[in-house]
Amino acid sequence: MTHFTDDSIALHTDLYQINMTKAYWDDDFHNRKAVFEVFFRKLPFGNGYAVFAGLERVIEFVKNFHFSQSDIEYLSELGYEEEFLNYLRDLRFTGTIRSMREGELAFANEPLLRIEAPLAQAQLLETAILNIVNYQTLIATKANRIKQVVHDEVVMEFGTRRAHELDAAIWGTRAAFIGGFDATSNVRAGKIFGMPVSGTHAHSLVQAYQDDYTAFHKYAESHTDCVFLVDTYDTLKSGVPAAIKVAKELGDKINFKGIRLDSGDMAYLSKNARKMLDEAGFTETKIIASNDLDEYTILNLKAQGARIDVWGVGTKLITAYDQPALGAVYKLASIENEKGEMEDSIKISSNAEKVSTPGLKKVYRIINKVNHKSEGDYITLEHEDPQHEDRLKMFHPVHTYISKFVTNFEARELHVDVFKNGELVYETPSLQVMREFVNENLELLWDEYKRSMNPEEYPVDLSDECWTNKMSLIQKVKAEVKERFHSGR
Ligand SMILES: Nc1ncnc2c1ncn2[C@@H]1O[C@H](COP(=O)(O)OP(=O)(O)OP(=O)(O)O)[C@@H](O)[C@H]1O
Ligand SMILES: O=P(O)(O)OC[C@H]1O[C@H](OP(=O)(O)OP(=O)(O)O)[C@H](O)[C@@H]1O
Ligand SMILES: O=C(O)c1cccnc1
Repeated sequence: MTHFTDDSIALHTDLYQINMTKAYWDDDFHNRKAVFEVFFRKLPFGNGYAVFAGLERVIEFVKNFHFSQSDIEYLSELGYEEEFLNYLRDLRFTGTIRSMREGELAFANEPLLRIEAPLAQAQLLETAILNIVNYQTLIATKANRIKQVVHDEVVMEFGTRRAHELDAAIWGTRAAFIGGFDATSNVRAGKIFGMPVSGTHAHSLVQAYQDDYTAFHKYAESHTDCVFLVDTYDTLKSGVPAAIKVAKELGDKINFKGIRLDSGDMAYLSKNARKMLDEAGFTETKIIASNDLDEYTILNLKAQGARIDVWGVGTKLITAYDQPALGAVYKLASIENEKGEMEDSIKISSNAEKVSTPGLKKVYRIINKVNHKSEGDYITLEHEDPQHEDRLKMFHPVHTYISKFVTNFEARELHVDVFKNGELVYETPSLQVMREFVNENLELLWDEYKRSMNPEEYPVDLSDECWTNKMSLIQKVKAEVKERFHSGR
């Protein structure tokens, strides 16, 4: 068996993308202009919004998109002919991408990214773009749900050991930081992304020294800012007293930052540990909790009056435990016909909510200038400009009788230019800016859309023109299918 070095990631795609590309190329169809959009149909975790993430890695992927020599050799082994491989060898992205910025709040059925490119190029990017955006957006959203419960307390990402392999740990913790987490235990993520790293110690330290006191003392001799894990043998009878003893003996030298609880009844244990720490004079020492936490357990612990100051969350965040996938899709919205004109394209479904919206589109957030709250998102065709209208009719795209008129608004476009004719024109902001952007965006939302349970459905509406275009295309396609059926074609 030949082993190829992994010197490009262009083959990080499904085989069918290459097979479709081959068919387009054989037919000289591959350079037809095409527009694809990325969107999801259902918000994850029953949340009222998603936090968009992943653009930085999409940019890296698209910028470096090419088939290396070993990729070409491998494809040759799979049986693709030389002339087609020569075409792939020279292929680079020459198209245009517009996208939401990372940290933008996204809703169902609105374009997160828009890819305009020669058909074959756009097709070959689908799998990787979905792979990146689905995962990072999912984790950023889960992280934000947890952050909403934690509020101003610190929440640390502990998930690497339980993540689905190396990449998921790294890009997941980055997404968690965008969603509102404060630090990660993953040192490589700290190095790559400049994220704050932070950590305590494991049970193995205490097991290795065989008792709490010796372990904490040894640790404290070589560290300041100590956090001691107190639950290895008995939290209240051994762990907490040993931590207090070491802190008293070594005083300011160790800066006794906290204790960590990792098992047992964390409401009961945290209240009692707090009392013991306070009585010993360590009123500033924090209590950190970890062990299968998520937004539900944290909320419940808070309701029980648990005295926890810092939360460590791993497995349930990094694996998106309660909903392991976001279902964003990549759909063709428009394609060039043989006359060189763009023709809108639609994917029909018997479920009205699943019918795609055709055409080259833009998406705006309609912000009420009086109360500075969002009235909803508004999808238009490319040439429309709602900013210059005095009054907008916003209506539900399926239940059209649900409608309202909006005046005195700002229409904020949600997409920015990322690539223009193959050229990268977007500068990725820092992760800190992305985190702040999430909070600025949340300010625009009424609380009804933000609650973690049964939130109200945020409006994502189509402009009149966009809706009419969709309806007429549905009629046209249906008529054509009927005609073809009757004529036996
Ligand atoms: N007071 C509490 N109220 C609700 N949930 C709690 C409370 N205390 C702990 N939990 C959660 O209950 C679960 C208990 O986990 P588990 O059954 O593994 O017990 P454990 O005490 O952690 O034992 P182990 O030593 O095996 O980890 C964890 O998810 C933890 O976060
Ligand atoms: O529970 P999570 O949300 O996934 O958080 C990460 C977990 O990883 C560690 O446990 P582990 O048993 O792997 O090692 P340790 O307790 O010995 O450090 C840590 O103590 C947490 O319990
Ligand atoms: O630093 C910690 O306490 C930590 C790190 C990873 C996993 N669990 C805990």
